[in-house]
Amino acid sequence: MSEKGDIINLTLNRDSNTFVRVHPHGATVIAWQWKGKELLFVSKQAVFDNKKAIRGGIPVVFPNFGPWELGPQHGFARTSKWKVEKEPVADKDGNVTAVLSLEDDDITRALWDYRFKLTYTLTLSEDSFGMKFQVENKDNKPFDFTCLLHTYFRTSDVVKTDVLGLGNLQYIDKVKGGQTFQQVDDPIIVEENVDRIYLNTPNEILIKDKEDGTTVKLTKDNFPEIVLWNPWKEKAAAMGDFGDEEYPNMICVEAGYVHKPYTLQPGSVFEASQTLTVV
Ligand SMILES: O=P(O)(O)OC[C@H]1O[C@H](O)[C@H](O)[C@@H](O)[C@@H]1O
Repeated sequence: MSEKGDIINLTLNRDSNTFVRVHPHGATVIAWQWKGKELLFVSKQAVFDNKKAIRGGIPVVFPNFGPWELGPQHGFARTSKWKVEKEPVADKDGNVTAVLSLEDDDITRALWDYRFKLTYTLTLSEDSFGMKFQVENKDNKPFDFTCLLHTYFRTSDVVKTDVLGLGNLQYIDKVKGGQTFQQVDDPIIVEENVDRIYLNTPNEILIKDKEDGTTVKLTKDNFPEIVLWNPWKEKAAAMGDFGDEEYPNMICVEAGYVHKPYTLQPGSVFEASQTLTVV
């Protein structure tokens, strides 16, 4: 257990070298250490004040990806205090599972007037880390939402990192005013400010750090899009909670349901998942 802000983090311990740490502020995963190696990026300038979204790890985006007319960018889930529904428990093979949840309250209803429950199930295995994200409509009317797991992967050097699996796909380029392009190169190597939404993506993407030889496979289900983001030098410098020189050490590969809103009927549950595996 460790403390950042006034909230105690939750730790899923497979052993002393392989663990996941979760901050209840936003249910933000702030560390995934695999055999002593940290695989996620958290900025040295990240703010842990239980108000601001944590810059790095895996923030949960809900009920809106991007600028939102009803509330903060990327919604309120990443800045709400989640409940620990089930403390970490190991099964007979040593795989550890914990469950966090978030339900509507006065603050969320003031922005977005629906009754809902989010359930976030995290499972750490020897070489993989799985996240199951569920949205339950507890209201008597349907609601629309978008959602995404905003994963910040740590890289030795982003220009020596391959992202494989997005070739031949269409993407919306947010840096170029939202125009749609066709991806040609596969692997993609990010060498500038990139902010793209890849459409109809396959359920397996590889992030290959060629400098240190680590490859992480992202597998997903019911998250049709992948957002690829690196702020690069100028945008990094403009962010108060991101170190000026840190942008080569991260790449965001974000699995989401963001291109079109999902409409969830009363009493229904939406479910999507991603698993990160060291291969
Ligand atoms: O600064 P934040 O609100 O955390 O957003 C960080 C980034 O998230 C996503 O990757 C979006 O596509 C970007 O447009 C945005 O800049």
